Amino acid sequence: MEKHIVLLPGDGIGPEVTKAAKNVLQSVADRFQHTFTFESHDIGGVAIDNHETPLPEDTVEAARKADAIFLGAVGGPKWDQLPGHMRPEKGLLGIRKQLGLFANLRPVKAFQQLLHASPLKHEVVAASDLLIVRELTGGLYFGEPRERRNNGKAVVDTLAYERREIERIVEQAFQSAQVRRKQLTSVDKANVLESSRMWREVVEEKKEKYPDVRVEHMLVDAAAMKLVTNPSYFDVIVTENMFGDILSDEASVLTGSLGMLPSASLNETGVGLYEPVHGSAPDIAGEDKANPLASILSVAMMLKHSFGMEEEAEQVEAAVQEVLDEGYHTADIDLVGGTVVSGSELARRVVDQISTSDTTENIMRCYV
Ligand SMILES: NC(=O)C1=CN([C@@H]2O[C@H](COP(=O)(O)OP(=O)(O)OC[C@H]3O[C@@H](n4cnc5c(N)ncnc54)[C@H](O)[C@@H]3O)[C@@H](O)[C@H]2O)C=CC1
Ligand SMILES: CC(C)CC(=O)C(=O)O
Ligand SMILES: [Mg+2]
Repeated sequence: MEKHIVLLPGDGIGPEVTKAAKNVLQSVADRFQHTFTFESHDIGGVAIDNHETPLPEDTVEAARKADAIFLGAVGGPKWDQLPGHMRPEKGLLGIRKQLGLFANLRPVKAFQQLLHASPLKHEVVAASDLLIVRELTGGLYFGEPRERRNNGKAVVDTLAYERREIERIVEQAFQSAQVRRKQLTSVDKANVLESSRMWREVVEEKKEKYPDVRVEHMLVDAAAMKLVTNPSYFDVIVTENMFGDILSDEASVLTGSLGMLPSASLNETGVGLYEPVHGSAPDIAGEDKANPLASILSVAMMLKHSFGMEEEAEQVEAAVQEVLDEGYHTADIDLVGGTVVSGSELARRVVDQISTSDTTENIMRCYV
């Protein structure tokens, strides 16, 4: 198959993990006789420096034409003092909005080899296997007005949703639950927020269509607690944009590091942007310490969701598992034993594994 992939490396560790993702994609192409072509574009801080905007028009145009998009991360202290509409993060929000990428799938499952890397008890983490379905193009990150008022003495942000925006993400979550353990937890703050009360109404309406899925509602504060005390309770969590952003970073603790969580952002026509859940990690940028596995596992999601390449995706996941089995990990993984290597060294080992391994046995099938 021939596929054209647009790479948006961005800032901080973004370029480092994007390089790892590209190398893995190339090794998959070589191994399975596909042709993947790549084109890189600026987004975020680097785009501000080069084009005076966090989201240049040609970046959006290229992304629209691509078979899939990979994004590293955006942001950093260099651009923190810019006004809101000029910040690097506005580039990421902008591309999500312009491509209609409303469904953000964030699977969370700890690799067996990393169970002791979590600060949570081994037995708490062991059975966890959940998927956060986060609404990505509405809510507080997009609502208007957002402004300072009264000569800077007041401020407003807006949490707004159209009913149809809630309907489509809830549908997506029910469908995800149907191919997993058929349990959906809708997380909201319906005891306080009007938007959450509409969210609950939509979930109640939609559940009639999916009688095989068990549904419950949970308030976000309680969900945050349960996520670290009893994570195996959850199968699929569906929630609005900001709650999903926060809960997924929290959930990364189950896996041993934020550097382990992949994600897919999909639109209604199936176009996908794939990105690690983490940010640009300015504290380690340029030191070759960044864990590339969140990005490499995002590539596995791209192969599966955008290209329908199940076997290739499984090969990538198997390669990650094999490298971890051999004891290699980056410094963010807090494990006694094993061997700490640089990010590029870890990615090289995954690539070698894909190129040489002839088995996809023992794969952790979790990235649905
Ligand atoms: N998708 C994106 O592009 C996102 C961008 N950001 C931006 O990133 C910048 C930094 O934000 P932070 O709050 O520091 O969040 P962050 O996710 O960049 O980093 C949080 C902590 O996790 C560590 N970390 C993150 N990814 C890692 C990896 N792959 N390997 C090893 N360690 C890793 C970092 O070193 C840091 O200690 C900000 O400008 C923020 O706006 C934040 C989140 C998402
Ligand atoms: C940087 C933000 C725009 C978003 C974020 O933290 C995320 O999508 O995880
Ligand atoms: Mg986030």
